[in-house]
Amino acid sequence: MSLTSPFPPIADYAFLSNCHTGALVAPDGSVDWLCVPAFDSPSAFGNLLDRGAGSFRFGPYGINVPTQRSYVPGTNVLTTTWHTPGGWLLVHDALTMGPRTGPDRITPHTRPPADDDADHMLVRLVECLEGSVEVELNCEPAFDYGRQPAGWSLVDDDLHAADATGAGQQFRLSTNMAIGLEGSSARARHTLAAGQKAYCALSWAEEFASPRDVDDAADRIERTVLFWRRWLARARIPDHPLRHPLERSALTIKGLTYMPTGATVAALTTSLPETPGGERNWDYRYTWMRDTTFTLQALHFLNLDWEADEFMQFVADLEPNEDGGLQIMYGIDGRRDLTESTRDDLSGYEGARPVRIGNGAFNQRQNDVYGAVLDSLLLHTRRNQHLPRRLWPLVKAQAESALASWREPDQGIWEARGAPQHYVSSKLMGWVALDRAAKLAEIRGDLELEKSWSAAADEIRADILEHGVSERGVLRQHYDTDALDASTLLAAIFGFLPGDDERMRKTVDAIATELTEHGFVLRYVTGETDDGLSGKEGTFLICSFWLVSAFSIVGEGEQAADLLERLLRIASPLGLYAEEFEVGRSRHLGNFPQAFSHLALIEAGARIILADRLAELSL
Ligand SMILES: OC[C@H]1O[C@H](O[C@H]2O[C@H](CO)[C@@H](O)[C@H](O)[C@H]2O)[C@H](O)[C@@H](O)[C@@H]1O
Repeated sequence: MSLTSPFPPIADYAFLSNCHTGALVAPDGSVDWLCVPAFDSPSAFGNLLDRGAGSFRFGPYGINVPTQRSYVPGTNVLTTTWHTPGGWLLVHDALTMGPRTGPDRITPHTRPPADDDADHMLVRLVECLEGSVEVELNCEPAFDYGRQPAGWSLVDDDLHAADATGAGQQFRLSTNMAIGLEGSSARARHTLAAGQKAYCALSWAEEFASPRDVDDAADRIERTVLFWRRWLARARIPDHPLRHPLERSALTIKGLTYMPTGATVAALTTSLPETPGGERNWDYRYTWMRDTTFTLQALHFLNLDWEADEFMQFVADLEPNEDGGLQIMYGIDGRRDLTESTRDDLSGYEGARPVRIGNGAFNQRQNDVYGAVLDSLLLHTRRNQHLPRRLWPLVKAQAESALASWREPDQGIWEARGAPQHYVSSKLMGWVALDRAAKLAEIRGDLELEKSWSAAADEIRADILEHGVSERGVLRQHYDTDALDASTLLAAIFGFLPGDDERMRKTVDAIATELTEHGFVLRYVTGETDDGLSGKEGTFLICSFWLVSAFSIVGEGEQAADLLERLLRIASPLGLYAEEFEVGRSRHLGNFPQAFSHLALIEAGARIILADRLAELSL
């Protein structure tokens, strides 16, 4: 925590998940962000956005800086070690997984349901390792984004269980320590001697199934450790120095996946600022077609294909627009209306306002969306060597939407809130849409469609090469500007231009030299590009990872490896990434953790590993 700000740096938070919702734990042991029961529910612990909007601390009394924090290897379970004047303490925090009790998932015709599902519970277990340590619990929920302080009552006059209610929600806190209720908080203090343990559990399940005792709490954490390890064991991650960051990224994006539908949220949070103290604050707790399909592509690299099944069915089941096309984003349950509002009663993270709930981009036109979905469908089909019949209508609908839209201007991949433009990256994703659709038609044996979609892809390609390349031979941001845009790196990543094409090489070179700050990539130059917003943003992490991939594709292996190494060095202490990185102050900005950054890390890492393997073979 800085001397001037009561808010911990964004990158100092630890991320917990139960694949329904997630929590952020500050270094001092305070849960500062938790929305229940789902990622997009109102927060009950919202200290992240206002220091009075709810927190839940569990840790040593009077000490706020831990000795070490790490994840239990291969999991999203956090371990914190504390050294206090009296002794050593170890804390485990987990959003626990338990046996499946609820109904089957929303898309039951896919793979068999996993054994475990969310317990809807936060379990915190502390063990005194040496000496004796006084432990403190302070649970102070404030429901509905801080608007409604909790009302507490003991359960059956038992000092070990209390219920908190407010705004139609209810928590049950249970612990082996004696609870005292003080206003809107439940508190406890207890001194542990070496070898002794204490726990607390906060449940929001429909039927509270609190741990019976400390051993039961420990078992739940152990079960959660196994859940994550079993999941990760299905990945194929080569033995390589990049293995650890790849695993952390895979665990993070799995942790951002909503288990009932397979949809991912773009990030856990809303309104962590992209410009410190500024207005670039967005709610990312929704499912963007682009973000989720890019995520699935990254998981393909790690052999985690089956993750795609549920999401494809989720997409196939979505209610289309009036014109038959998809919205660019939906709620994690498939709902269409994500109307944006602001919460002016919240201070915002370090005063960055407004705090937004909902996202006004939901009804924007962004023509890249069809390419993202179809590329993912093709990858999935090739891996499974089969295109499920039920997904063919989805292919046709996406291809038709791409055909109908590619000539139109749009808001682009960056969702600019200014005038629509003919963005090159939108057009090239239109090419991806028709190119992939043609290949899918071929697999299905529909040669007529294959021919007409291929011809359309050729037409889009010709249009981009005629209007989307500047005089110096570089891909431009949109047809009416020579400004650079990092999203044109997608031309290399999606194979629109091969790595040895002069235009691709020049584009990569121009972005690397003119659109970077100390080597990290800006998505565009704010000011030069009117995105309808004020303030300068940081370098965009997905774009920096894209540059790693693009360097690798155009044969600049050394530059790729150097940049990736630098990107790995700026990861948070727990290996996580927000959306942006401010080079000058060396800090993460924007929502956290952000799927975009992690999925692009996986893709970049996978390319570097492949290049290393090929180099070994040719030695
Ligand atoms: O820059 C303005 C826009 O910023 C957000 O969009 C960004 O996040 C999305 C989710 O990760 C991503 O899909 C998009 O490419 C990014 O530009 C915000 O959600 C928008 O409302 C806002 O207009």
